[in-house]
Amino acid sequence: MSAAHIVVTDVNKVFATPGRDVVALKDINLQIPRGQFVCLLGPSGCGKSTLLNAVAGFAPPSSGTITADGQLVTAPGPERGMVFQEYALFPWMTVEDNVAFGLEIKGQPKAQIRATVDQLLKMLSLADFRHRYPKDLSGGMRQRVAIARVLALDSPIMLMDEPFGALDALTRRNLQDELLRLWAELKKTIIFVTHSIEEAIYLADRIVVMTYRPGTIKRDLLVDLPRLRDPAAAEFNALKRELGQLVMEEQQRHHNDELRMAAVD
Ligand SMILES: Nc1ncnc2c1ncn2[C@@H]1O[C@H](COP(=O)(O)OP(=O)(O)OP(=O)(O)O)[C@@H](O)[C@H]1O
Repeated sequence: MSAAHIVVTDVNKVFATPGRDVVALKDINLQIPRGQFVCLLGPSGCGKSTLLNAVAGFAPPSSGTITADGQLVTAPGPERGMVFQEYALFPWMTVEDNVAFGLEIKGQPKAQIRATVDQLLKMLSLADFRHRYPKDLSGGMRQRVAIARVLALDSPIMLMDEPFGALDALTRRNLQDELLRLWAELKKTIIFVTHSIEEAIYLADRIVVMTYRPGTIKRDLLVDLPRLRDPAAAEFNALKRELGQLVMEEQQRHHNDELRMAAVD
């Protein structure tokens, strides 16, 4: 068994679409150690979500294998919690019921559920909002509930697909800091999808930059800056420039592809 927590081996994913096959992932190999915070970075369409969904077990690869905790991934599993950009909360349930939901499905005793929910609501500054419904919360609050709900299941792996993409800058920074605090405390392995270079540098131990069609790994680098990171610091900006160049090349390829497609239409 590999020592890595998540192992992606020779993964390819092809979507058959009318007129042409889209190679969303090509020859992806990744070994993610336990507790590492990895950001998948790249412009729209480079396969970040496809890779995350494959690790989540929602959409298996066309070829290749993925293991998590040493087990072959063939379907979603309790060791992999997923947080989406759209909060995916149950609108008819209160905050506390949303957080408790997964534990009730697991059949945990009521007192134990209550204790876990209380602890998580406190941890995520939601205790005063426990009886509210999602529609009565701000976007940032809703995303806190979504994170609390995944943490309730105590999955060692958290998969996050642009979770803060819809939030304003200040709320986003607050939640990034909150996530870093939780990660340091709970020692989860995190794969976090973003197209924000700054977000990736602010959060990650490691940034995997992907290419646009076919989705391959363009650069895989470790971010060796102390936390909490200062986006105004020289090292931060040097890395931002370097990654900006890489992402821009892929954005350009995306743009050229769109122009080509428009010409065909
Ligand atoms: N179900 C599907 N059918 C056909 N093509 C798909 C499907 N899902 C994704 N694709 C294509 O696969 C490629 C990768 O898509 P994916 O959503 O993984 O990219 P992404 O990097 O996550 O982009 P975004 O940030 O826009 O979500 C894109 O070119 C996309 O059009």
